[in-house]
Amino acid sequence: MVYQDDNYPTATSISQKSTVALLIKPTPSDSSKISRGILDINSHLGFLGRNLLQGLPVRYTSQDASQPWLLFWSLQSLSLLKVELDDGNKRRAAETILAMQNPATGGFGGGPGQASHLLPTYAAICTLAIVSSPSAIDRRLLYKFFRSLKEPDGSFRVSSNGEVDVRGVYCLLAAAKLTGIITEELVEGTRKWLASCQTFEGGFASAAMNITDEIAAPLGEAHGGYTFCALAAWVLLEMEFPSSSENRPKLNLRSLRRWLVNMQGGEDELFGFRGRTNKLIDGCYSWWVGGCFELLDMLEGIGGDKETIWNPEGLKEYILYAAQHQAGGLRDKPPKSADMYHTLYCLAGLSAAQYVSQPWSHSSATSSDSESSSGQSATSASLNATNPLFNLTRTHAEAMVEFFNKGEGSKVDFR
Ligand SMILES: CC(C)=CCC/C(C)=C/CC/C(C)=C/COP(=O)(O)OP(=O)(O)O
Ligand SMILES: [Zn+2]
Repeated sequence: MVYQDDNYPTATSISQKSTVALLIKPTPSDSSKISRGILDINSHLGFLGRNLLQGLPVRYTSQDASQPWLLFWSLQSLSLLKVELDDGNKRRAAETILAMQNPATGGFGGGPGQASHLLPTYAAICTLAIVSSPSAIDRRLLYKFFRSLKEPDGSFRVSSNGEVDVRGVYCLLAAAKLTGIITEELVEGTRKWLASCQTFEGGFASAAMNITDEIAAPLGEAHGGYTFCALAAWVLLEMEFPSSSENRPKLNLRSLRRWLVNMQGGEDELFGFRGRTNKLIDGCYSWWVGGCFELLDMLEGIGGDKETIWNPEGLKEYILYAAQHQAGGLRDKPPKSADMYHTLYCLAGLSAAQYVSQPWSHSSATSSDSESSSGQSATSASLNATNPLFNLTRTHAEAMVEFFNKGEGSKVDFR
């Protein structure tokens, strides 16, 4: 299952001994689920419940500016585990999030009264998709916020006077698509800017800098987090506004594919993903890098017999043996503790690995979104499938897109 391209040397073979070698090896007397490589659903539900659900609205002092993220990480983790909130908790979550849309500037802040910012805006919109409460979003104001952040080169600042990077561009495009306010005017020039963030390695850097009016170059090092954002943003644009022009900007898909597969695996035969060349495997890249392969499939057209160029079975092993924490939740690597961020992105990567042979647009895969049962534990080790563009389950993503593009919600004039 090794991807080979004879025209390129291997970029990532200079390896260092990974601390993942500290992985607790299963012993015959240890019969815990984790030592047998089984997803310990109940202990993860316990972790999510202990960490968040008993404490809504969120008041984590050190993460005061990440309140929409804490809700998104935990509620999307539950969705992947096939658990849905009851109606009362859905309402509480929706009210908590809606109080974070800034009435003056239009975006969502990291908490009520905090400055509008693209990253919590994405997390807030996704959370509202999960709790099925799209209608109270002020889309006219949201569009105004997005417009106010646009730069002449097609990029966007993350907040008023904030930095420019591909995370912000992805968050804006995902939120605009989900709420039905993505327009050609809004994204003019964005494709070109994204293409100029691809580095010589094949992955994407955080941003690009203008050298002349015509030439831009990547700013910094290729990284899995930025690569996911740039690629998902690119696919969103390609799907929304397919362009046929000969001189449209292009990505180097061959070097991207090569870089992605080279992010998998370590010297110690563990097949998690790292985020950049010569760095350590970390559970969260299970999604940031592992989630990119389905995006590539979307871009290249899904052929029924497409060869899988990465190792989903190896990724499953890494997540189940190394990233699951005995006390519940998932993590970067042993001996670290679990947190909400790693819990979601490990579960999302596990979902991507489970559905690798069922690309998202195949009709057969839609039936894999199982019925959720309010407040009850999921009983199967197979997770819900997650939409590669948004990291929402297919049902949640489709319901919101449908609401704003075809249903009642589409009637608002947001311009
Ligand atoms: C939508 C959204 C907000 C996406 C976030 C994407 C993401 C994970 C970006 C990471 C950026 C980065 C340079 C991390 C390096 O951390 P490090 O040096 O601690 O880790 P490393 O050694 O693994 O590179
Ligand atoms: Zn991580």
